[in-house]
Amino acid sequence: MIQVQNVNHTFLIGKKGKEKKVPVLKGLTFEVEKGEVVAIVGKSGSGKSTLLHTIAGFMSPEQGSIIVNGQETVHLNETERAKFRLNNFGFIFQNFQLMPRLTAFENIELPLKLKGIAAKKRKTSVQLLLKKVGLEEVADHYPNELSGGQQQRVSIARALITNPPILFADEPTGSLDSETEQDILLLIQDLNQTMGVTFVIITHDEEVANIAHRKFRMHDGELVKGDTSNVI
Ligand SMILES: Nc1ncnc2c1ncn2[C@@H]1O[C@H](COP(=O)(O)OP(=O)(O)OP(=O)(O)O)[C@@H](O)[C@H]1O
Repeated sequence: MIQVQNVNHTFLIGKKGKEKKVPVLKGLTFEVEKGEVVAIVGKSGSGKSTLLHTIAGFMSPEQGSIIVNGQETVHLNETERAKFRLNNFGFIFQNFQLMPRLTAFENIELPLKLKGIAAKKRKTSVQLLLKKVGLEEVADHYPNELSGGQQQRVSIARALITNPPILFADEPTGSLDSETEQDILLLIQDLNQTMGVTFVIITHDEEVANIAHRKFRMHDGELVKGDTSNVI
């Protein structure tokens, strides 16, 4: 489903004329299968976010190939990449990134509105997903009227409402207490098993990584060999 082949990226850091080259991704090669939960783990600064940004098409790597669903993505232009993202990827972030002036229902509905889906169809889809993530009771609440765990459920539902085959989660439980973290991890596993969504989770939290079928450990821009383990 995702094939990353020999991906390299170097950032130029510092003042113009005195820039320093900092290699951040060094010859990364790995695959993610359809229906897998994969965790990319590693210390702060190891290159996890940069890797996610390249796979998700927010930036192009200097070298290498990234094939998603059979489509080479690194040479797409900005507009093509945005369209590709819309059709293939959903995103969950540590700080939820919900629209504060929209209710839970409206936050989840928004991507469908942007896609021009009719109101009746939107309502049916949102209600189904609200039920799936256990938020029916709080559909009319605004984000500041929801707990952290509920907010993350809204953001997961919003990410899934357009049925993307791949969901990227960047430290999805980073703002949550450990009990709520467990709830969200169970939800991710359930969505993977019942809806077949492929998850790529970026985390430095081993508890989170332990729900993955395979872990890829990054160190200093490289994948540590021999450290992909089948947990489930
Ligand atoms: N836009 C950028 N310009 C220059 N350097 C960058 C840029 N983005 C990241 N870096 C550098 O690349 C390296 C890897 O950063 P990255 O954010 O990918 O690591 P990370 O593993 O995700 O860290 P964290 O867990 O703290 O988010 C760091 O040294 C960082 O300073």
